[in-house]
Amino acid sequence: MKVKILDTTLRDGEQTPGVSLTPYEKLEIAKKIDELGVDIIEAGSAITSKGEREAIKMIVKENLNAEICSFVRALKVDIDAALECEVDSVHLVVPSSPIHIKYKLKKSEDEVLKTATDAVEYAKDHGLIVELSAEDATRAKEEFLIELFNRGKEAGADRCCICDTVGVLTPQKAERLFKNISEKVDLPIAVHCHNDFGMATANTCSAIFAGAVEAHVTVNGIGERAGNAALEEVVTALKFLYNIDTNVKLEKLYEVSRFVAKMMKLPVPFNKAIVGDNAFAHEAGIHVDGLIKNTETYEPIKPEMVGNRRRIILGKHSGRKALKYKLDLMNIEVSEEELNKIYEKIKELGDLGKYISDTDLLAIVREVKGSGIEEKIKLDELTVVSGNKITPIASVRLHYRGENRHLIETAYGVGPVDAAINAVRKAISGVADIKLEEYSVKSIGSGTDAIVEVKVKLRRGSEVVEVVKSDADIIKASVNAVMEGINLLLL
Ligand SMILES: CC(=O)SCCNC(=O)CCNC(=O)[C@H](O)C(C)(C)COP(=O)(O)OP(=O)(O)OC[C@H]1O[C@@H](n2cnc3c(N)ncnc32)[C@H](O)[C@@H]1OP(=O)(O)O
Ligand SMILES: CC(=O)C(=O)O
Repeated sequence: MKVKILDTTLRDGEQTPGVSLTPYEKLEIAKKIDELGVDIIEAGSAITSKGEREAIKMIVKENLNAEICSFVRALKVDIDAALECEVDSVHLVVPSSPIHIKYKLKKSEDEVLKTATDAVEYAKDHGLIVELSAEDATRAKEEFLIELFNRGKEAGADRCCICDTVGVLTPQKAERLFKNISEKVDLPIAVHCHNDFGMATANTCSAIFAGAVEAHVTVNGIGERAGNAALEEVVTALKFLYNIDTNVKLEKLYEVSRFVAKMMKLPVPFNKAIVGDNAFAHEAGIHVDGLIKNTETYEPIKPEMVGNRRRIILGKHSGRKALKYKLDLMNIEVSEEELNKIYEKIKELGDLGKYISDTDLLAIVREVKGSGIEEKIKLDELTVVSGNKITPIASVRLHYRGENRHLIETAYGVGPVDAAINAVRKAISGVADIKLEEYSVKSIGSGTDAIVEVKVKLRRGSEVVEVVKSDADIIKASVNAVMEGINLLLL
């Protein structure tokens, strides 16, 4: 049997402090998450605001494959708001620990049980699927949870959920708790874990192993405080470590991760499991040598399985085999002597604490080989006009040395950098199909005259290059980075 995935990126994920989405953004994310193959999308909490209801209504109207769910408190007003949005189901949350019952709700346990069953009955009477969720269940009394779920079942609840609201579960406690509850409650059980101690994925997997049949997750593990169990981690750990399947299309994980990161303006950490850019990146010479011989030596799964890719990074820890491999990928031929010289330079730069980008490597190769490799396209002229009464516009003149002709183009953009890069992309469009996949900028130092570091990722077919360029002028740094990347891809 496949484990169900409830994706709560649009509810608990959007509760990430500082994040809020427009209805249109929520709809776009819901469509992407649906394509991924999740079973249930918790699209939001209908009571939250007018915009939230508009978003949930738009998502419902899209007729996605997934069941569309709204978070509700055990309150008629919340359920009515969910009904107004015409969702399929409600995630009906009831505080269950003594601390929540006494201090937050200021009620007795009996009052909470009555409120919960009344709410379940009300939702069922109005045709909703009901997932009855115990908030802070991992600090609740087990007898209370069993009573809550069994009364909920009598009132018509379709499934129940144990929430580790403040992330205090351990895999051992999860195994015992979920086994115990599933023996005493005749409802499908879901698990909802938070990551306060970095245990959310492990706890979710343990709960599933012990009988839970549905996992609540968010893309990139975003959510309240330290976040929720990460979708990409849970589904891949279940598949590759527990041999348990879900309906999630694993090869789409990286793409969806980046889409959500962009929409939520929450960058994915480099070392994020599965979808981080370093998840399949290797610098250490011994590792790269092993990988060249057999990728299983240092990769538990192939990066393509999750839509990610392998990156070989050169630096202080590189070996000669890594260098040769990287040069082969870049179609650069070198003699044994040249290889050794390039290798020594890389070690020197590494000792100075420098990261060796693809363009740094190219510069070293040029230096070692003399004029052996030259730029195919050179920037001759760049003009950018921007202001408060003009749509930013840029013009470029490039010298295509390969055919000794000039490429001249103009383009608009949302800002001067966008306009300049659009003009370069337009100018080279007749030469090669090169896509700008990522662009990021960071300031080194403070002040309006600070140096900015621009990082771009460009793709031509299956070839990808990353270039980092710095300058005090953000437009120059951006265009130089794109030009260097284009030249690398035209080698
Ligand atoms: C663990 C979680 O992630 S829980 C989900 C958290 N999500 C959200 O909070 C969604 C966004 N929230 C909001 O927009 C607002 O808080 C609203 C619209 C839900 C409520 O706003 P307000 O009416 O101003 O209430 P406020 O947020 O100040 O207080 C929450 C109230 O809900 C009560 N409450 C909290 N959880 C529940 C519950 N599951 N069932 C019933 N009542 C609850 C609290 O006791 C408090 O009631 P009180 O005013 O009688 O003390
Ligand atoms: C319901 C929920 O989001 C929690 O208890 O963490």
